Amino acid sequence: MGSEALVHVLLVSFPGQGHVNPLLRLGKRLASKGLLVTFTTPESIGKAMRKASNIGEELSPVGDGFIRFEFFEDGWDEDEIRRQDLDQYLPQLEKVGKVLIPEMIRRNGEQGRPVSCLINNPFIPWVSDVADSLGLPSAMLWVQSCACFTAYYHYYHGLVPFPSETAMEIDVQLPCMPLLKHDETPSFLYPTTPYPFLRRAIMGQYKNLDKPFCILMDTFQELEHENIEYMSKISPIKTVGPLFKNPKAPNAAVKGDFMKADDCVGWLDSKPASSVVYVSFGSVVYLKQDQWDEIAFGLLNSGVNFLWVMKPPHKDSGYEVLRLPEGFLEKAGDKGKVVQWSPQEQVLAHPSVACFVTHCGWNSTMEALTSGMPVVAFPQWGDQVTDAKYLVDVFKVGVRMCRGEAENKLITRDVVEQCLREATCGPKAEEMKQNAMKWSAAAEAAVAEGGSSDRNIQAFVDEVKRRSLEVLAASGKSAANGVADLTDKVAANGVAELGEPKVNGELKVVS
Ligand SMILES: O=c1c(-c2ccc(O)cc2)coc2cc(O[C@@H]3O[C@H](CO)[C@@H](O)[C@H](O)[C@H]3O)cc(O)c12
Ligand SMILES: O=c1ccn([C@@H]2O[C@H](COP(=O)(O)OP(=O)(O)O)[C@@H](O)[C@H]2O)c(=O)[nH]1
Repeated sequence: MGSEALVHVLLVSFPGQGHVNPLLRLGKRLASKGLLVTFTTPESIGKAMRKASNIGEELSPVGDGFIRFEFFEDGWDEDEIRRQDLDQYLPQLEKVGKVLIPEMIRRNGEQGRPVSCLINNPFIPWVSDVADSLGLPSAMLWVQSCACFTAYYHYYHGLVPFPSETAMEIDVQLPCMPLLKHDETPSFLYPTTPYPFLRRAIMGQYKNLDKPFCILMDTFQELEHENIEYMSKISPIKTVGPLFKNPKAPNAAVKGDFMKADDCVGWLDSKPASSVVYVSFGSVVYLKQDQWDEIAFGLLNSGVNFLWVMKPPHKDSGYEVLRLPEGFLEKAGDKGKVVQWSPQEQVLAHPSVACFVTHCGWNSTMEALTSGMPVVAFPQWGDQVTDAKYLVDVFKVGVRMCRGEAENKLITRDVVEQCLREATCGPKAEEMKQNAMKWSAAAEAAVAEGGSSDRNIQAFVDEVKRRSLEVLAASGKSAANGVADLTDKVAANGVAELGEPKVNGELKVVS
């Protein structure tokens, strides 16, 4: 079947690694079920993605469908430092996106690929407004846990008290959740958070929550059972995780890394089974130099093999460039490897890796659980502190190394060493490994044909197909005319055109 005949969905992503990864994985899953998927995010990130990965102008086959990329200019110069300030960058993205996304949709229609549905991730909730204005359905991919979704929901609607200026240290009881200590609630909600712009970004999504017809989640039924059941009664949520597994197209090469991963697998191959500690704090967390030094000495003193990701900070981020202690690499010798970026999925799946020291970002959390990998939890902020609580106390696959940035406490080398020992040898380590293997099996079953996440994604694909017929029927015309009709609606809704549309080159199928 040619790609023209397929139902076409447009995925619009916020330009962060922890957002692109799950949305792109969703795209591959939808494509594997027979949809044509176009993935878009700002060109500043498109450039990085093209450089780091093998994505280009081509249409890539994935399972029964295809995925392709188109990027849009955010309207700022390449080296504009305001991109680092979300309070400025998010309104800019909204301003240009509300013009360029409808143009992209129109252009695709003209090229024989009318778009039937838009899907976004949080921080760019205006995508649903664009869909509404064009008479198209939209869905949202929530990229954190269902527990955090519940917490933000109750905060937004003022349903339970959260820590406030007058009562900073209160515990929070949310339905179907363990009691959260004040510092286990998503930290963007603390009155003292240094990232109030991230609270505003998330609240912006909640303000628009009634627009998407479906809220997809990168979690699975068996993992957050009660929570999912509770929130399903309130919101149209569908669990489709773990998204990084795609049994129908396990080898789809399309990846969205912003940085080329260093080769780690050869080094891991040379190490004995379950002997390596993998240390990574994701794409946005940066630690301070004194904390970095303590981790370095903790790793050395514990005598474990380690693979440590030390990503360079963005040049405009204002973060100091971290250094390793004098003579560190020499002392570590062949026991240690330090890289700038790792192929994390492969690392977590490698038999030499014993445990994962993680900042507990939700993607890392899902990847660890699905890979059967015990963790040492080193959360800093946002949902990470809640994820850490779940990893340690609910999923029982983790040892806690710290409580979060708000505690402002230096975790000493002795604590690091002790946690590493606990997670790599002895009865606690064994118990955690067994639990992790149990979650891994449950995750595999959820995405296998007929599993809970597979059924949900199939139902979603069927719904998108059904709605695509409705969109066409509403326009009462053929697909191409339907798109012309949509263009009229854009004009009627007062969305201005920004210059000449950039026409993509001919698409060719590669296999
Ligand atoms: O990329 C960003 C930016 C950003 C700033 C400037 C700019 O020009 C572009 C982007 C800001 O906050 C973030 C926050 C994030 O939290 C992470 O978000 C994940 C998904 O919500 C969670 O799972 C993780 O736990 C959490 O650490 C992840 C990110 O990727 C970002
Ligand atoms: O060296 C690294 C570090 C991270 N990641 C990936 O980057 C994403 C980070 O997302 P997460 O939610 O864990 O954290 P964030 O970066 O958003 O804080 C995950 O998919 C990781 O697999 C990676 O591929 N290599």
